[in-house]
Amino acid sequence: MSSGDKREEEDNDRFPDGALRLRNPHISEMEQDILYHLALGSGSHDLQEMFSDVRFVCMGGTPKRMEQFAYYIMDEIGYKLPAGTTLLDISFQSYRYSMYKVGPVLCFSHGMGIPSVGILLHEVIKLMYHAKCRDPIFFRLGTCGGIGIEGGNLVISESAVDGLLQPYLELPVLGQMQRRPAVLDRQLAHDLKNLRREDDPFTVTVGKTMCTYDFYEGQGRLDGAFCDYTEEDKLAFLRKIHAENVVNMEMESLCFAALCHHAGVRGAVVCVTLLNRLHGDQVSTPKEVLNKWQEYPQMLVARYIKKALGLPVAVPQRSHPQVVKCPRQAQMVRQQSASFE
Ligand SMILES: O=P(O)(O)O[C@@H]1C[C@H](O)[C@@H](CO)O1
Ligand SMILES: O=c1cc[nH]c(=O)[nH]1
Repeated sequence: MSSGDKREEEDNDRFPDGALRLRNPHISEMEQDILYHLALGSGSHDLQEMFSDVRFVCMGGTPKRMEQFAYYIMDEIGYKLPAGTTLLDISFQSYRYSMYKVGPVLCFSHGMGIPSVGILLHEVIKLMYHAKCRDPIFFRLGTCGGIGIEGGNLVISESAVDGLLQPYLELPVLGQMQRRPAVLDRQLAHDLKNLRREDDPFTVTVGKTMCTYDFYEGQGRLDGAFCDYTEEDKLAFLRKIHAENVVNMEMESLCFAALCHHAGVRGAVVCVTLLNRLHGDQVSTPKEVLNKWQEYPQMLVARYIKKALGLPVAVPQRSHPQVVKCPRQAQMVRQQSASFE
């Protein structure tokens, strides 16, 4: 599809003010829509009042990473929590995903793998629709295995493929295989790449991402509980996909790309490599170093958000206060939304 066709399709996916149209006629006919895994609902919460100012949706595997990102982006955009309040996990009652709102930025953990990120994306896309958010941009801030790239460097996905190099998400629906193209926004990928600075401790590569259904055999590792192939078989496969411009492997990009594209949402996947898979399988780098590396995708995405908000892009500062889970969800979100200048 040409970029012109894509733009036309996106225009049909939005109302003139940029709010998302939903490609599901049933939702508007329902009395209320329960976003079960977020512990939110269109009947129980005023989603427009709580979330209509959201412009950026950032997600990654673990609750801790996304909590840290929430505090980091708070510092970066100069967002102030009201006196006496703390950042809350808005979805704490779901015990599934975590969710933090920092002014125009919504942060989620998505767990591991396509089923987990897929359920989250359905509910977040519906949340954007109910809240009438305008032109939201989605980011996945992840970790991955590099192919020919050493640990501690960034990969921005230009597109995603499955373990057979197929560029679409397959899902059996009503007994038929449904295919959705895993397309990512190339302009967004290149804008992000251009935010790398000379003094950054990481390189940034734009390339294809292989998204697998498993971390061990699915990614050709020799160190799972089972393995029926040799090291030579593994290396031959990794070299073959590298020759096809696959530069990393992870477990969510295919679904993220397919659902963002189908919803008409601009999306980017920025992952830090934890190792170079051409050199091994085990993630043996010390935890403190891995934690530092996980901040790299956040640095790039924070720069993008700051630039989009018209803020000067300065050297990032970090602080990690304690998160307190608070039951007064809607009231706190309202207060937090109101305090962003
Ligand atoms: O965002 P994360 O770090 O969870 O992404 C990758 C893919 C899998 O979810 C997980 C495997 O360790 O890491
Ligand atoms: O090798 C890796 C590292 C992180 N995440 C993956 O899916 N694979």
